[in-house]
Amino acid sequence: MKKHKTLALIGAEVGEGASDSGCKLGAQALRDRGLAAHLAEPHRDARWVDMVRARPEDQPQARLDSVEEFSVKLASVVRRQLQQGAMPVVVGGDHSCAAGTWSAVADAWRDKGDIGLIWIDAHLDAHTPESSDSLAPHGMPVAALLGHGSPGLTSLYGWKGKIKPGNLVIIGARSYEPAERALLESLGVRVMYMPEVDRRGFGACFTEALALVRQRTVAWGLSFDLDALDPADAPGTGTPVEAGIALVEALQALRGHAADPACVAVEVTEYNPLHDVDGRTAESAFALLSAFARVELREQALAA
Ligand SMILES: NC(=[NH2+])NCCC[C@H](N)C(=O)O
Ligand SMILES: [Mn+2]
Repeated sequence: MKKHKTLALIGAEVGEGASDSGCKLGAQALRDRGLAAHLAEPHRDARWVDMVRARPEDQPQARLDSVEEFSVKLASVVRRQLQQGAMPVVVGGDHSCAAGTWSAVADAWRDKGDIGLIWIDAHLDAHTPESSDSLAPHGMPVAALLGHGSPGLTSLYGWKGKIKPGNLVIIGARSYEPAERALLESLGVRVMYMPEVDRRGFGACFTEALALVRQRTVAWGLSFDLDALDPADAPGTGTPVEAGIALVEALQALRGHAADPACVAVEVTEYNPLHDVDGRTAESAFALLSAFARVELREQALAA
């Protein structure tokens, strides 16, 4: 059996995007807990390649500046790993890191075609600085990737619209402001809000999302905000929201999909060790990543 793409773990040490910046400690905490060893297997290497840190700032505008500066650094690390044929696994850090991660992926594939993105989250993260009351950059990466918001986040690599609205699917949303929903509706982004997930089951939603993001694209990836999970499975996040996705359902649906040759990167965000309870959220993050990336699970899933 062939060797699968190396998982290149990249720490996104950023908390300046969130009102509660404790998730800045998330990547190091997961690293110390042994995430790389947990993900390595006979047919797949996994190793930490870098820890990218944002400059500490307190005031809203300075925090946005810091996040923008951070995004450039993170993007260059992600892009280098893609060039080397590895699969970047970005470990947050607040969700503003997604602007850097997916800008790098989009730019790397720009000559060949568009990229698709599955975004699993309790929130829509579709604010612009004009629409956001909190001004927190982790509420903005979806809008930025679609080409709306502050130029420092929308225009990495000198172009914007990194993700086309039809190539993005959001699953699990249950806490958002009207302006975010209005922007996504005006663009035609498919959002599977939590009531739909409850009605159809996460598995059916994920399967549909996968088909959508693969349809008109040359590559796709997954951005998983841990606050999408039910707080019972992931208490350690800065902005938990009740009645989320059950971990067991997510594990079942995600299993093996990183072995799809078109799957090129994955990101897990918003782990805040300061709010964790008995390491429960860290274990959820481990389980999600290993279910998604585990090669044997892919083989089992195909055989089933
Ligand atoms: N990635 C996240 N946890 N985002 C939370 C955003 C919360 C809220 N909508 C805001 O913009 O402030
Ligand atoms: Mn988010």
